[in-house]
Amino acid sequence: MSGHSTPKPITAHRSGPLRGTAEVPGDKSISHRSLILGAMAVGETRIHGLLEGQDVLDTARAMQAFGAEVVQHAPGSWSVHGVGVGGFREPAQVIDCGNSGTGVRLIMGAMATSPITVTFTGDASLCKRPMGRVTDPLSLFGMQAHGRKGGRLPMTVIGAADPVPVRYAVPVPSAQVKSAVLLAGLNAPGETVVIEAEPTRDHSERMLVGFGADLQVERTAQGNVITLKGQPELRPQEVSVPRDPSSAAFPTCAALIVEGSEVFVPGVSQNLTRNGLYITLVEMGADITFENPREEGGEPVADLRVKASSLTGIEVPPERAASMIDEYPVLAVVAAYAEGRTVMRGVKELRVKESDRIEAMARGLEACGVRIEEDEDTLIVHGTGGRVPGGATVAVHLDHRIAMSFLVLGMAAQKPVTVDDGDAILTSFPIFGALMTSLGADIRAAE
Ligand SMILES: O=C(O)C1=C[C@@H](OP(=O)(O)O)[C@@H](O)[C@H](O)C1
Ligand SMILES: C=C(OP(=O)(O)O)C(=O)O
Repeated sequence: MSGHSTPKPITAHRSGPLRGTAEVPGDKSISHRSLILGAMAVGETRIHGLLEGQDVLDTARAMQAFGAEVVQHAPGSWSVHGVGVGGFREPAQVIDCGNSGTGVRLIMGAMATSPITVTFTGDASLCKRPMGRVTDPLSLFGMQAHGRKGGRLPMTVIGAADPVPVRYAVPVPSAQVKSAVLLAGLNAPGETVVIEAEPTRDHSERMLVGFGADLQVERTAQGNVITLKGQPELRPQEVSVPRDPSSAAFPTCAALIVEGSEVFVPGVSQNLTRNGLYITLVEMGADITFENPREEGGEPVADLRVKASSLTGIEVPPERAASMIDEYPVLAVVAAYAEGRTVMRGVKELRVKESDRIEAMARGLEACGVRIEEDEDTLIVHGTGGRVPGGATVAVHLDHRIAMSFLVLGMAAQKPVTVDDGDAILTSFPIFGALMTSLGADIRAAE
């Protein structure tokens, strides 16, 4: 839901060794998709381990407004009684996607080829983010969008009454754009084709196949060519949502920088479209062992044993960016504790997330006594070799990952670090505070 009441500042104090097991909640990307695909299937989808963060709860409420029956049976255990592809009813109210880019962009795709009119809005962060990247390809299906200047929310979308299939090369590496086009293609006759030059997270493709869609992925010199046959009847599924590797990044990185720590992080995705951070950390010298590799909820996972480590800065290969796009803020924190420079290039997408994450990390790190360099597409962090001064209050800009990153930084800094809005964390990782405290982190409401 849009906006939250008075911001609650939280302070992280220098913490003792972190010890124990970090069971992080369900994957946010897969949680959104299981609700949306569940709503587009015929019959009852069961979801286990759904992330109950505000972003996903907003998508659940939206699916209900489109006519699906969405019920929580127990914590994490949900059912969605779907209305079938093309069966969405016109919501009577504005659809408020809160803070969630994934929510609004995927739902726009899902309704774009149904003859209904929908007005979307979100919080102050989401209303600044570009929607043209989805409305451009969706208009090729026959959809119309009328938003604020620059293609911003609030925006009214008129779904195509007579959709045509589309062939679209995604111009930015974005799983949200790819997914919006695929979801729209579900209710268009014939074949919709999406071409992505750089591979991005592939949960939509995997899950569409799981729900019974006819979808093929061909790997070519131009990139992945994804072909979807329109107007299938989607079969309801039993979905087990694996844990979120983007959430697992926080206890993992905290354990690496807090002296004497040893933390066990079970069930971390090893999906090649999501595991870039973990590869990068190992390259920096992180002591992480990957135990018990297996499949969970259709995703390759492993249990991570993470020990505090002396780290060295590296150049992160730009082609790895998509597989760790949400992890750059916390990587920048780890880099601040490493020896030498960590260079992150090819990261301009960070400027259009919940905040401008290059700007937010740069200003926050400087305030905490860390030297950085930045340009439009780059962030360079000069490591301190383990001694980060801290002692600042950092602006979160309604961005959960900025909030969690600076709390992790504060756990090992010389002086406490405060983030000005702890509630931002509720969008993706509502148990962050309780979980980190259980491992021994000293984080509390600011005085
Ligand atoms: O498809 C998804 O579930 C997501 C895609 C990514 O966004 P982009 O598509 O904008 O890169 C990512 O940052 C976001 O947290 C989740
Ligand atoms: C970018 C993110 O999410 P979204 O785009 O869904 O708001 C994120 O969770 O880091």
